[in-house]
Amino acid sequence: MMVQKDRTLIRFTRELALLRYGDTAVEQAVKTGRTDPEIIPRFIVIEGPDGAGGSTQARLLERYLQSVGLACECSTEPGDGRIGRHIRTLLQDRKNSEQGVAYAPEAKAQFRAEWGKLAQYFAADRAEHIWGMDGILAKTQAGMYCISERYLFSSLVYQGLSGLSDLNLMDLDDSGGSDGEAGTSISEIWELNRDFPLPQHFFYLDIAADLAEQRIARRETEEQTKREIFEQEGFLAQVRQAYLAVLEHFGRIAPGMEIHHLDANQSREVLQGQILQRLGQS
Ligand SMILES: Nc1ncnc2c1ncn2[C@@H]1O[C@H](COP(=O)(O)OP(=O)(O)O)[C@@H](O)[C@H]1O
Ligand SMILES: Cc1cn([C@H]2C[C@H](O)[C@@H](COP(=O)(O)OP(=O)(O)O)O2)c(=O)[nH]c1=O
Repeated sequence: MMVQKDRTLIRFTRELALLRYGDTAVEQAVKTGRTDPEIIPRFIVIEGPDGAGGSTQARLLERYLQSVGLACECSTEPGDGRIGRHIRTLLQDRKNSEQGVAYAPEAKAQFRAEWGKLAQYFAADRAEHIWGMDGILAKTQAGMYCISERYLFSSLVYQGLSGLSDLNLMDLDDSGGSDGEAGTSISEIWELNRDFPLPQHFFYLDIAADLAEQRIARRETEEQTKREIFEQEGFLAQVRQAYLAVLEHFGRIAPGMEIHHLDANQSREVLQGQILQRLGQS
């Protein structure tokens, strides 16, 4: 299992390094005179491994910006439209919460069947989120601040990483037979996501997998939340490594996007203070 996990991470990092974004940047520069991908002003994205505190900070930031009189709205990916709700069902559908990620057999079968399509689903949900009637583009153009919990960086990380065997679907009987199947390749995921504009600010909340696991476990009992499929300590350790590669990549290709790499192992208040400071709000 460990060898398989290492290989997945190596494949991920290599594929990311091989992305031929440079060629496209040249094409874009010829067409538009710009080398930087499109940036949406006032669009703020918060991400990190599950349990880092992204939802908490997004809500605190929304409340703060509203309290100082700025129009601001928070949204999530996956969203609450039809596709987003379907994705949630795939990630969440569990039999019971006491035994780790224990899927009901029908849910597991459905997850396996739709596994290869997750990256497309997320991209379709994202298109609605950005370009939909009441989407991020319309709102930011009207002067609003928009905070999104997760964006395309999550697709590169989570779908780029996850072969089925990286995930513990291990209440296994298991006749499914597709363990070891790789997820969509990074270059395919990139193709699906390359036309999306980038946020002005990308906050990455960094957290070690064991701490993230502790927070997820606490949330599960205290807030009665359901644990989702990716919320497993072993997988989250890979997620963190993959995020670091993704941050490095975007730091190179998208100088117009402000990337803020913050330590999530601090109190909610301290972290919020750092976010406000980076936004010039303190
Ligand atoms: N800075 C923090 N320190 C300790 N616990 C936190 C912190 N931020 C969030 N939490 C708690 O950790 C759990 C996960 O936080 P949440 O915001 O849901 O994370 P995410 O959206 O990144 O998965 C929640 O129970 C939340 O109350
Ligand atoms: C946006 C996005 C999320 N995800 C995953 C990450 C999360 O495990 C899950 C749901 O996100 P989220 O609700 O943000 O989880 P949490 O609040 O616990 O951090 O969806 C992807 O796999 N790909 C994507 O493109």
